Formats: sequence, C-alpha cells, structure tokens
Amino acid sequence: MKLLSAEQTRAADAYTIQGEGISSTDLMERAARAFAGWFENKFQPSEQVHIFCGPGNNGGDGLVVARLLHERTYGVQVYLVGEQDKTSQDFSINLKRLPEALQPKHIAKSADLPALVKSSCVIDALFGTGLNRPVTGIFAQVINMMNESGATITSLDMPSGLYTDSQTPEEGAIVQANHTVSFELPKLAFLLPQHEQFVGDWHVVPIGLSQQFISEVASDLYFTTQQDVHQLIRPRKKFSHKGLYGHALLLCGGYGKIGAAVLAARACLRSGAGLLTVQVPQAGYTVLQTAVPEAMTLTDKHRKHLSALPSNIDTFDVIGVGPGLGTERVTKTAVGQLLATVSQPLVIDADAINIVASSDKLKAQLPKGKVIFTPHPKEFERLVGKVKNDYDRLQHLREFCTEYQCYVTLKGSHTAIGTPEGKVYFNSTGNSGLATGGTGDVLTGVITALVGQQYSLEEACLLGVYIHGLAADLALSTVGSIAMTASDVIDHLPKAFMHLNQPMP
Ligand SMILES: NC(=O)C1=CN([C@@H]2O[C@H](COP(=O)(O)OP(=O)(O)OC[C@H]3O[C@@H](n4cnc5c(N)ncnc54)[C@H](O)[C@@H]3O)[C@@H](O)[C@H]2O)[C@@H](O)CC1
Ligand SMILES: [K+]
Repeated sequence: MKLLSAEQTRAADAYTIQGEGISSTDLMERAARAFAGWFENKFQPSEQVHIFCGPGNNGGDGLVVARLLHERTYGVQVYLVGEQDKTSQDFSINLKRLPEALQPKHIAKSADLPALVKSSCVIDALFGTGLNRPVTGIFAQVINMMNESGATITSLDMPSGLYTDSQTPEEGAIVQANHTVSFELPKLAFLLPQHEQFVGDWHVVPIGLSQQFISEVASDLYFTTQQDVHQLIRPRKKFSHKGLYGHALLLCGGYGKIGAAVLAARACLRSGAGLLTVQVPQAGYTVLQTAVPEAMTLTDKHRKHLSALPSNIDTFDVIGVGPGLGTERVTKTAVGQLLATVSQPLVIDADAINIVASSDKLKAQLPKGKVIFTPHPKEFERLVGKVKNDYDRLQHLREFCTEYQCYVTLKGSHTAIGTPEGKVYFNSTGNSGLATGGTGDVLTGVITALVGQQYSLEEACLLGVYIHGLAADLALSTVGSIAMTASDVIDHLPKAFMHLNQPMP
C-alpha cells in the first residue's frame, strides 16, 4: 500500500470529487460518517462528547461528526476555536447544518477554556493535513488543556499540531491522542517511533478516495499489508526436493553467544531453507549439533571466534553473517575476506554490521545489489553517523541504500526497509514482545532462508520482516508480550507461514 504526502492527499480528495461528480461537502460527509462509525463502535452514547473544531476542513469534519453523533443520541458539546472570520467554505456550510440543540461555544481567549476532566471524552478536530505552521496562541492553549486533563482524546485524521510528513518544529503544541482515526491511508507520521505519544493507537477508515489516483500517483513510501505479502509468497512445489530451496550458510556465534547461532539456525530452518550449514567456533560444535540437529555444523579452527571462511564457500546459495559474532581482529579479517571474495547474496547483521561500520574500506567493498543489512537503530547509526530525528533517519536510510546499492531493514516498531532505488517500505506486523534479545538473530535466519529460496532481495526483506512480526503477533495469544522470547517467535513461524499460505478472504 502506498503512503501519500499531505499534498498528494489533497490532490486525491480533489480528483475523487471531480471524478465522481460530487461536492466537497459530500466527501466531507463521507469522511465524517466513516469516523463516526468507528467512534460508535468504541464509545457508548452515554458519553458526553466534547468536539473541538478548528477553522479548516478538519474542523468541518468535526461539525459533521457532531451532527451525526447527536442524531445517534450522544450528548455533544461543540467548541469553535479561534477567530471565526477565516473558516473554510465547507466548515461554514456545516456550521449552518448544525442542529439548534447543539449550541457551539466559542473559544477565543484563555477565559473561554472549558474545564475538562479525566473522564471526559474528546474529539480533536482542530487541524488535519492542512496544518502549515507550528500551533501557538489560543489553539496551543486548547491543546495543552486537552493534554493536561487526562481526558480520552480521539484525533480526527491527525493529532492536531503534528505535521503529516515532515519534522514538526519544537515550538508547536501537539495533541497527545489516545486514538487517531485517519482517512483511507495511514500517514507517514504514524509510523515513526518519535510520534508514539501523539498518535496513540491509529486506525484507518476507508472513504472511497479514487483508487486510480492512488495507483498512479508517484510515491516511494509504502506500508506493507497482508495482501502485499500474500502476493509474494510461493507455495512449495509438489515435485520438490531440498535442492530447490537453497543451501544457506550461517556464520554466527562466538564464545558466550553460541545461542545467537542456534536461534538464527532454527529460524532459518523454520523458514523453508532446503539445507543449512552453520559455521561456529569450536566451542559451539556440541551445542549446535545438539540444539539444531537438522543443520550441518562446520567448526572454525579458532576455539572462541570466527576466524576463517569455509573452504567450500562457493557451494552455498546465500550467506547470513553476524549474530553473536563478536568483533575480534581475526573475525574482522574474516568478514573483510567475505566481502571481498564472495559472489552470493549476503545478509549482514549485528557484529558483522559493526565491523563493516568501523571501516570505510569494507564499506567500499560491499558488493552492489547483493547485500541486506538488518540493523537496529544503534547499529544503523554506526553505519551512517548520528541522526537528528526519525525523518533524518529515513533520509539517511535512503541515501545509504542508494549509495551502496544495498537493502536495509531498519528494525523498529514499524521496521523500515530501504531499497537501492530509494524506496522505503514500512512493516505492519510485530509488537513490543519483540523488544527482547535474540529476535534480531531470528530475523537474520528468516531472511537468509528466503533469499536461499530464490526470493529477490527486496521480496525476502518484505516477506521476512512481515512473517517475523506476524509470528510475534501470533505468539501474543499464548505467551503475551512481557514473557515473549526469541524462541517463542521461532515456535510461531510455522503458524505465520500457514496463515499467509491460506487464500485471502
Ligand atoms: N479536502 C477534502 O475534500 C477533504 C478533507 N478532509 C478533512 O480536511 C482536512 C484538511 O483540511 P484543510 O486543508 O482545510 O486543513 P486543516 O483543517 O487541517 O487546517 C487548515 C486551516 O488551519 C489554518 N492553519 C494551519 N496551520 C495553523 C496553525 N498552526 N495555527 C492556526 N491556524 C492554522 C489554515 O490557515 C487553514 O485555515 C483533513 O485533515 C480532513 O480532516 C476530509 O473531510 C475529507 C475530504
Ligand atoms: K485533528
């Protein structure tokens, strides 16, 4: 699914209005109806609802929602914030349509601020995608009052004050919503960790924007849905043998971190690898053979660390490297050799990322179009330098991927996948249970297996990250997020693959 900028969303609105021959108030009615439908499922009519409306079409939506909720027997109080001489046309039309019983209150100065309490139910319709400067003055006072009240806030389309697709200046007030209900497509701002406190739980309701416009408009930002990955996954062939699904090599584990190799290996096998060889230091031999009997084990001549590549390295289809590796000098040399000599695709994680990050020479040796990095945000900063904020991080992600012609899965609550063409895909699965040691090793195993099965590197990233998150989501119902371990994620990979293999409803 594509993500649109605020400007593209406006264009989509206009295109839809023109294409369907409807008026902009008709589309506003549709949007408000979709919002009210969500709201009614969430909150009972016994709630008194406080709706704060700004001067533009977001406020106009708020007015329509007020009318609809009133019709459905909710107690509603409307507040019109700011001077009323600059309201949008659709706002004015819907103000006239407000039933007489709903006498709006005006808030133009601090003395007009109402007293909200913790149990209040608030709809924030101050600003949406039309916000074009930081929120100050009376609007900021209203926002601060809402935030401080502890009331349950549902933001309409956007948390007011938050920019849709660029960094919000620090001086602006921003609503801290419990829920944000947005139209048609998620907004980029929702997917960035720095906005969690503003956006709350977000939901998207369809309003019938032109699908033709959305499919034709140019955007290099995507949100990966189940439908997207469902189209990628390939069922196994009836007449298949293990040779068809790739022979993967994992170079993982160091003294005290052989478990990382075990996790990556188990995940790799649970993700369909035809054959798997794992090379570990001598200290890991018995562990690997016992914990993962399905994998072949090679031992390094070093007791504790990776120090050399296997002599038959050309026979493997894909190589995953990094989990638990350590950054000893011998290991750095081996990773350097790997980059300089191999022709297979590489999945580079953890300490192997740190090793690459520490040397411009190694970066320059990265084979083009053949590498997937799977960093967490700190490892990513080691690769690209310190970042200022989440937008800056995205910019670095794009630049790094295009400069080195590589793929990066930047792990986070909506893992962002960068491609050599500068596209970014945000993942839609996963939960806070993944914030525990070893889940990254699992992802390396999953992606390595998929590359071995001849998925393109882009497909392997999209599918791997999605499946990994889905396995964690399925694990929620059995172990919950607090107790979840990396092994639980592996144990739920089969269900996740089965889930994706079923026909879409
Ligand atoms: N365009 C359409 O046809 C549709 C628009 N929709 C709604 O319309 C919203 C966008 O409406 P608008 O483009 O009118 O924009 P907004 O309602 O988000 O805000 C624009 C208004 O606020 C003022 N403004 C912007 N930043 C300000 C600030 N910091 N302090 C004070 N005033 C500020 C602008 O001068 C303008 O008057 C969407 O978020 C959505 O809620 C929906 O009704 C769907 C259809
Ligand atoms: K809003």
